Amino acid sequence: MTDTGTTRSAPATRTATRGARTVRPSLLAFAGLGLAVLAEAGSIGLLGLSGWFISSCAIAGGATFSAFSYIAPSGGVRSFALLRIAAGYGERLTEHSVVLQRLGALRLRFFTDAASRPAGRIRPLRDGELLDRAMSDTEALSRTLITVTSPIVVFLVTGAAATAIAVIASPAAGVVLGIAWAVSPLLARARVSRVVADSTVRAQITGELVTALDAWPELASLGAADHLAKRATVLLDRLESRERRTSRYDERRSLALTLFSAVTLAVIAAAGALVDHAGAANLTLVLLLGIGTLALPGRLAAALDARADAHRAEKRLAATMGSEDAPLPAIQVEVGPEGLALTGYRLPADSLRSTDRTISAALGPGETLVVTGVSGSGKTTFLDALSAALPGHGVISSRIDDHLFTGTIADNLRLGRPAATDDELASLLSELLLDRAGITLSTPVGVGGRPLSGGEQTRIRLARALAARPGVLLVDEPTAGLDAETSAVVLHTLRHRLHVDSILVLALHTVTPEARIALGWWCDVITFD
Ligand SMILES: Nc1ncnc2c1ncn2[C@@H]1O[C@H](COP(=O)(O)OP(=O)(O)OP(=O)(O)O)[C@@H](O)[C@H]1O
Repeated sequence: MTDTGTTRSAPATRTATRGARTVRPSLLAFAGLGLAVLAEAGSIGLLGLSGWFISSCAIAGGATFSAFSYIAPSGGVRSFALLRIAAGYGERLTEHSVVLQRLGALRLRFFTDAASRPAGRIRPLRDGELLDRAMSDTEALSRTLITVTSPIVVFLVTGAAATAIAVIASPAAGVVLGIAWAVSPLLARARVSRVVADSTVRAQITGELVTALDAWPELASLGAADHLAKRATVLLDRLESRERRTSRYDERRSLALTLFSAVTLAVIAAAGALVDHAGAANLTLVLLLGIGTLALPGRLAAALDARADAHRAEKRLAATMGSEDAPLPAIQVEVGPEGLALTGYRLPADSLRSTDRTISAALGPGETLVVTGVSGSGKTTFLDALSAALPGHGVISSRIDDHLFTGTIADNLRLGRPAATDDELASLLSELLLDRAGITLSTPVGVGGRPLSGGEQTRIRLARALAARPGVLLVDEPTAGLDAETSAVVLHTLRHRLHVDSILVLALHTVTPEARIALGWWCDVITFD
């Protein structure tokens, strides 16, 4: 083998061998592209010319629709050609518009359902992978009219009509066709459950492979790359054997359907000739109807596969939509002119607490509450419970969440308050020391907040919450990942940019003296552990 490239280390990536000669991959690629363009040009030419021919014949022959006869069938051919073109076009228009509407409705329902839940309690909205899956499931479900219902209805109606015509033309042959048509779904159905089971396992293996790829850099840094590579190889082997099985199922199914059709057509011919003594014209008609009808089970099988997929998508979507976290602990909230009274919040006995504790707090206008404690002591859950309970009391509260969107910093901040002025937003950036990092209102934000650092993203989310001027602001670990100086400035800004009557509730791992100074010494502190 000749290495025609410049780097000797990876010739296989640059050359491909065909027989004794070595062909440059770039040349092969060019040849492939050229052939693809020619093939497409051929199909377009064929489609354009034949479509034009058939349509013009069909339109020109419109006047002879009624002149159909077996002897001079051109009127019928034209009618069917015109019917096929017009109905096919109309079918695509109507079915696709139904699918689009259904997709819109399903996605709207999904997001409306999510919006009606307590903030942050629907998992798919916090988990990109689940959201992606939910979106593709809604798409699969919205398409069932095209992938499932339409082929099934076509199978039933055209199969029944063709059988009826066949019975009129040649009763015994027609009955044979009818029986074959009626039992054909069994052949189509037989493989559905196996294929579905197969595709479920395939999805699991693919998921594991994706996880292995995600974990690669981390495990490589731990020296476990070889182990992971072995595991990935096993998974790839399993995937390959599944793929082979699936294609074997497909081959067997088409073979079974072809044999079934061939045998049925032979029996139809025999029944027509021997029992009905049908003439050549009728026998030909019944056989042609048989060929058309017996092509339907293949489409039915694809529809049944699609139906099984749609059922799984529906179940998964229901599970995704219902996949809330465990119910939140109860908390009694009373809101009045004298502020917020929180009572009855129970911290259960566990490894951190030898007995139950019930937390209560009274927060006057403008006061700050800090909940603190070791990891796992329940700070985040307390904020979640409070955040879920507050809206029921007409309190405008803001719970800092993880989401930044593509656009500019200003776009993200104005999600908090669309009417906020540039000056107001710019001063928030500078008070949170974001201007020092060169961040301005026009700085672009990429997907998931990239390329901003974690600390910058947190401060932008804080700025957005402050811009919204909430009556109660709930913040979980606002200083995580920030240096001591920035932490103090952030806490000070949080307290002092909030309205003087607004209540601030924070969860902090540790309450340092600097944090107390920044928040005001009089803030309430509850330790959870
Ligand atoms: N009041 C509660 N009742 C029942 N379970 C609770 C309660 N509070 C916390 N938990 C449970 O304890 C676990 C830890 O809680 P949580 O995540 O709120 O702790 P945390 O202090 O915020 O931890 P970290 O600082 O590591 O984020 C969770 O599984 C949570 O469901």
